[in-house]
Amino acid sequence: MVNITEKIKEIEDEMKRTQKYHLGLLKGKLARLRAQLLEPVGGAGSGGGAGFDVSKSGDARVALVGFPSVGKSTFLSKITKTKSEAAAYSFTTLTAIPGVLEYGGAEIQILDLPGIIEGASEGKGRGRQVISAAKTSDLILMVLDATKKAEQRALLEAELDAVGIRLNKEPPNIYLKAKKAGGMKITFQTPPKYLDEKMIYNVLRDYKMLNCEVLVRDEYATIDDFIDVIMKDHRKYIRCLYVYNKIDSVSLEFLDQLAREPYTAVMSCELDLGVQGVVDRIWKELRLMRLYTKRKGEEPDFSEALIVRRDSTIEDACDQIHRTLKDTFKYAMVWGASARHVPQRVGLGHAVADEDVISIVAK
Ligand SMILES: Nc1nc2c(ncn2[C@@H]2O[C@H](COP(=O)(O)OP(=O)(O)OP(=O)(O)O)[C@@H](O)[C@H]2O)c(=O)[nH]1
Ligand SMILES: [K+]
Ligand SMILES: [Mg+2]
Repeated sequence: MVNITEKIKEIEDEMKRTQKYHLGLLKGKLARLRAQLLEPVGGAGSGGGAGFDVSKSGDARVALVGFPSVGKSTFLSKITKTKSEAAAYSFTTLTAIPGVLEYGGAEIQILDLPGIIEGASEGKGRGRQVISAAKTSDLILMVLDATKKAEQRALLEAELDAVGIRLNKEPPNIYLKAKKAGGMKITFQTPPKYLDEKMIYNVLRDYKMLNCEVLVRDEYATIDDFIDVIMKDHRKYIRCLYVYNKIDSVSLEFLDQLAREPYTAVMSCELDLGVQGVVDRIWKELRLMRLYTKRKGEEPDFSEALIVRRDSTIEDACDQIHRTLKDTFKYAMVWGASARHVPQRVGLGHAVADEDVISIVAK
């Protein structure tokens, strides 16, 4: 383990004094070593890649990631029925503590995690375990202390980036296919701004991918994007909401500035300011919808929601209820934001909206 860490350090040092083509190559090597570092290794004290032993439950999982004492546990205790110990000293939380956030009939698992520090991705503290847990989540809630320096955010992002977590990013629009023969075929759909054939060629050769087809569809793609495509089995694209806590202790001007940053929310758990707003944002960022079902002649059941992904249709809702339901489907009645008039009679292709009430009529 030490060896890989040393190799990573060597490459990072070399990168600081290197030119474009060679830089791409070094980045490729670095990505490979970092993936090795995360491979589970047997034996005591190795750290490995395993997370905490908490099974997933509910409709989605949100991981609270942040430096020590930013207020992660305080937040969990506020929004769920679970009490997670909070205190003024670092590393109060030593393991993963799950809680359930009930949100209009949806159940969201919130995972309170130990604080992480710089070097977490290389195994400092419980960093590796925390990051593994974060990797299993549908949304990372990065909890930040509004009274601390702005660098805290970039430091945490770098730790997550080093283990292949990409925040608020789509997978690069680059096609790569390994072939048995025929050499390398590299094509650009539009003239690239940050890439050229030689850079890609160098990295592919280093990965011993001598026969393959590459099509770069995005003119802004970088060599980092290309490496992400090669390493796609080790990459995870996760949405992230940055939440600045302790706003009770900063100036209004600064607060205003923080609140304007993208993917950002602000709160004070202590004064109970903005907490509900953060909960609403969590729901929004998860990109899910709640549908309530109604039987003919009865009131809809709002205590339990059917959870579907954003952009779902009546067909997706049927599949969620029962896999053979659509075979007997005749039509559906819809009340809510997606209905042109209430109720509207619709077919399987109708796009539903959050909080719609639906009634399925079978043949
Ligand atoms: N001023 C202020 N203090 C807060 C706020 N929220 C939490 N705290 C305090 O911050 C300290 C740390 O809170 P915790 O909830 O233990 O923080 P944590 O992020 O879970 O910490 P670790 O588990 O050690 O990583 C406690 O003393 C809290 O009372 C807030 O909104 N404002
Ligand atoms: K603490
Ligand atoms: Mg804690």
